Amino acid sequence: MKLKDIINEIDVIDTSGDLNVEINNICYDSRNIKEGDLFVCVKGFKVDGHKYIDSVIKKGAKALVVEDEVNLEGVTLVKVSNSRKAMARIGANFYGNPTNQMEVIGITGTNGKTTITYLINSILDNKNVKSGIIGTICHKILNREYKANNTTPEAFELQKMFKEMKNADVDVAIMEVSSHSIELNRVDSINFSIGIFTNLTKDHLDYHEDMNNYYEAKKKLFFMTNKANIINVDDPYGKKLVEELESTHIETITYGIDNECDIKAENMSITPKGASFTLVTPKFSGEIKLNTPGKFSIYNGLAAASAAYILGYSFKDIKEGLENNKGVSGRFEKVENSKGYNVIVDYSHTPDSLENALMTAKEFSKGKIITVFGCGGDRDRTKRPMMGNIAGKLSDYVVITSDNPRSEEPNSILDHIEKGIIETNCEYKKIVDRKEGIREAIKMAKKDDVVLIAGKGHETYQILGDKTIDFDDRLVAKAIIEGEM
Ligand SMILES: CC(=O)N[C@H]1[C@@H](OP(=O)(O)OP(=O)(O)OC[C@H]2O[C@@H](n3ccc(=O)[nH]c3=O)[C@H](O)[C@@H]2O)O[C@H](CO)[C@@H](O)[C@@H]1O[C@H](C)C(=O)N[C@@H](C)C(=O)N[C@H](CCC(=O)O)C(=O)O
Ligand SMILES: Nc1ncnc2c1ncn2[C@@H]1O[C@H](COP(=O)(O)OP(=O)(O)OP(=O)(O)O)[C@@H](O)[C@H]1O
Ligand SMILES: N[C@H](CCC[C@H](N)C(=O)O)C(=O)O
Ligand SMILES: [Mg+2]
Repeated sequence: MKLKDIINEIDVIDTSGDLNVEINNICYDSRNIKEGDLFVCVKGFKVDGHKYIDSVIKKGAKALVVEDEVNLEGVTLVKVSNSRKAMARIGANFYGNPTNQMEVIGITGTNGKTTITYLINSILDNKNVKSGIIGTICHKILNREYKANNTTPEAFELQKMFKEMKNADVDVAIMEVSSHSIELNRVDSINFSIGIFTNLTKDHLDYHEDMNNYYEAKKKLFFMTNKANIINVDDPYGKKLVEELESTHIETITYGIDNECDIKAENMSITPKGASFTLVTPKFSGEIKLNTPGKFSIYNGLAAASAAYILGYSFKDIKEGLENNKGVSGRFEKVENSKGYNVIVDYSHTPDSLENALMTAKEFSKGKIITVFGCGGDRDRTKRPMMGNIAGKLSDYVVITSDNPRSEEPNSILDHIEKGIIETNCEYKKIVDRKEGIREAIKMAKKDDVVLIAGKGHETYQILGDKTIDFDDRLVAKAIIEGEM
């Protein structure tokens, strides 16, 4: 493709060299550059991509997108004010604007995004509608799975994936839209049909600094949609969002349980096995039985049902689709075992989700609640004592352990969490090795107790410094219970 077509509609400050040059591929990482590529220099949080100019030219880059003043012969230069913003348009141009040819549902909010993508996917599968998923667990096109390094990848990866979806005749792409991806322009050139807002609670304040910035980031998605916005009005930020969207011409569909809304749940009943409710919409209503417990599961069911409602599906389609879903990997997932313990692995890694998971466990536990959890390194530190406090208040015993310490000293993360638990009367232990932490919890468990292993859910690794080791809470717990570890 010619460079001039690739850079069509990006904000160009200046160019030099031949814009008719043929470009083989687009790339933003010098480690992946090949002969004939366009290289975009991104000023990152750790390094400045301009640093790699010499190296990419040696490897045969034909053109560069730069923010800095660069004087070079023999390559074409395109100067822009914001490389990340340019990348979004370049990606869409290079891959032929694939999102113009499918419905894209974007889901944002602190908790529930992954779960909702899979619930919508179940509804679509049930109707034999071809769909793709982009999100935390993996990226998926029909039945092909791709490793997810980020929940919402960079624009080039996103657009490439949409192109593959288009080639596979996918009709609906369902994607998690992280606040980082919005702020870092990864999703700028996606043609979203529907936006879903789940909730906004404390997380990622290392990046956004305060809740208002975090909200403002998420809000942008709802000004990028062309069909409808679906919003949880039981969440205070959701309510605020609905007010702010009043001036737009896009349809707003509200959902909830406690407040007046378009799509709601009534007659809720929650058991250890699941949650049932009456789905009430302006067009139809009826009973739905979800296979995961907790009030939060009903919110996720409502969000998915609202998306299907907008897409024109019937009550039967929605009911069958939601009821076919047997749960999402690492989300309140029971570790089946021969000893009869209730061991649950859950991806709660924020104060709100940990509280929800523990409240749900308490609803059906006939015994004690034993919680094992930690907090990620190089992530929001303010949530650590809050999570310690919540775990202490809602558990009978807590093991504070490691959850991807990354570059931080693991013991100091445990100390941060401890600050919040000390204020409660809960008995606890700090065990830095997660496997030993899980062993301690299981050793304490008696019949009818619930052991909640929180924070890592589907993850199959533990990040320690710059090393990543295999670690799957479900396999570790099972092996310990069965005496194999
Ligand atoms: C804060 C953040 O989002 N950082 C992302 C950002 O990294 P960065 O700015 O530090 O990049 P950098 O290392 O400074 O490099 C700058 C540029 O130089 C290039 N480079 C770098 C080294 C080299 O040898 N050659 C080279 O060309 C890089 O490719 C990049 O273009 O750009 C990188 C390249 O795309 C991303 O991988 C990286 O995500 C990191 C891994 C990350 O952890 N992000 C998290 C916080 C994130 O995005 N999370 C959200 C939400 C998660 C959730 O709660 O669900 C997500 O969507 O995943
Ligand atoms: N609607 C909800 N409200 C509050 N908590 C929820 C909700 N749905 C799920 N949770 C809790 O949050 C955890 C994470 O759920 P899920 O993975 O669906 O969220 P997510 O928004 O995709 O998270 P991430 O930002 O890490 O991608 C679950 O394991 C559960 O404990
Ligand atoms: N994808 C999110 C959640 C990670 C969950 C937890 N296991 C951690 O590593 O902090 C993040 O990168 O912030
Ligand atoms: Mg997710």
